[in-house]
Amino acid sequence: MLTRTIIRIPALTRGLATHAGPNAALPAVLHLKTGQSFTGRSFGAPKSVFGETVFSTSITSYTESMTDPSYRGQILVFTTPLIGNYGVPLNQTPIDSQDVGVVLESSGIQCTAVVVADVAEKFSHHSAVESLASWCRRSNIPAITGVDTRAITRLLRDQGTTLGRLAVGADASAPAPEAHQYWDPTEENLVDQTSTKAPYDLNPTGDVKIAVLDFGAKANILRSLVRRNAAVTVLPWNYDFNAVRDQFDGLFLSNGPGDPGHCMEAALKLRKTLQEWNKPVFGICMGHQIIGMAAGLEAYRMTFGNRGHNQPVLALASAGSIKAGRVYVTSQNHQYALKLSDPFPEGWEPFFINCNDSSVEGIKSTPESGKKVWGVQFHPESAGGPLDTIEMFTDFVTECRAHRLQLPLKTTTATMADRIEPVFRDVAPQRVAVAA
Ligand SMILES: NC(=O)CC[C@H](N)C(=O)O
Repeated sequence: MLTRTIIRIPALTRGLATHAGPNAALPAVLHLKTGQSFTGRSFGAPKSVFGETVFSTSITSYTESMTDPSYRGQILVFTTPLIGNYGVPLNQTPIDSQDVGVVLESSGIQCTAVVVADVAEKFSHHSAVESLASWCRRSNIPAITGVDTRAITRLLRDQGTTLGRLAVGADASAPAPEAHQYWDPTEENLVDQTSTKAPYDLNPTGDVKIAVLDFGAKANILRSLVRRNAAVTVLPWNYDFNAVRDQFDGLFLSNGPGDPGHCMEAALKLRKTLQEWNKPVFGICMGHQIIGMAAGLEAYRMTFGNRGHNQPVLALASAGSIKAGRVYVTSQNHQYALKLSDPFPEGWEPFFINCNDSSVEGIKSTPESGKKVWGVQFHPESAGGPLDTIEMFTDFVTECRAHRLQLPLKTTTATMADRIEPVFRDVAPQRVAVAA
């Protein structure tokens, strides 16, 4: 006689209220200003918010993206379906002169809300101390799961970055807001809200002095400078650098949130710096846009921007570790870009171009200009993402050092072993004691 064997498969934990904590049952709806609504479940704070809805194609590093100050004011949609599976680390490092005090990109979540297809409620990682849901709730950030992020992404690609509202709990059953009720974060000067209010120093015993204009700097930018033994002074975004520039060997302009048009004041001050000061200057993302504006280029708003860790850029010129003709895979998070002008402003040349959409990915001073100024739209410090261009930090610090010591700069003859070690240092996890 045949017996029937019943195999009991443990219930899938996806989406079960028992694993997601007290908020799991709350309904949530993502409304877009263009009229579409997506219904799912809340897994974050029980509150509703407005924001600019953007998507990122990054597969990992949700913790770094969410703490990147450039996402301020934005409802961040992850295209990767399963988010949260390695949890969230303790965001604190032992304070020493070579570190900046945090593991992630700033001290807390910067985006306004997160949207995922399927939140992982069980997490596993040696450094994780809590789940994504618990982190969002503790940080008062609303979050939605169980929505079709493919459909949302297609809409955002077609119609462009769109204002949105994440309605949670009782608000989820209210009608969608009227068009005029949506909050547009780009109308505000988000840089002013994010930047340090007062100057501060990192690694003061470093052998080369670099000023950082802070438009909303990611921690890994500061780490990448101090780990190359720079003494870093972080200045507010609108600080009068020209008044103190003689104290520094180089100037760095950071990334930052929102519309670069709000930073025209910084661009005008930088124009004077570039006219009167010959020391190295390096800018990333917002910093690059401000260098471009100071050079006379125009910044424009892209349709949906570039956010992800797989953006290929072609180098059009060689400088330091960068070789013309090579394609580098880069980490990006931006909505604005510099307009390609023909001719380029005198003394400037294109440095990189995006292989997907041909947007300007970098500019540099020409060899004839006698200056050492570079701006890149992508993130060489890449937290997270590929480290193809991380050596641009070594190039910059080396230029600053050579300038200070007035040494002729030698061409890099680094071996592969020389190149691997500093890269590894940048990605090595910080070990911190976690209370049991
Ligand atoms: N990461 C950044 O610095 C972004 C710059 C600017 N806020 C943009 O969206 O283009």
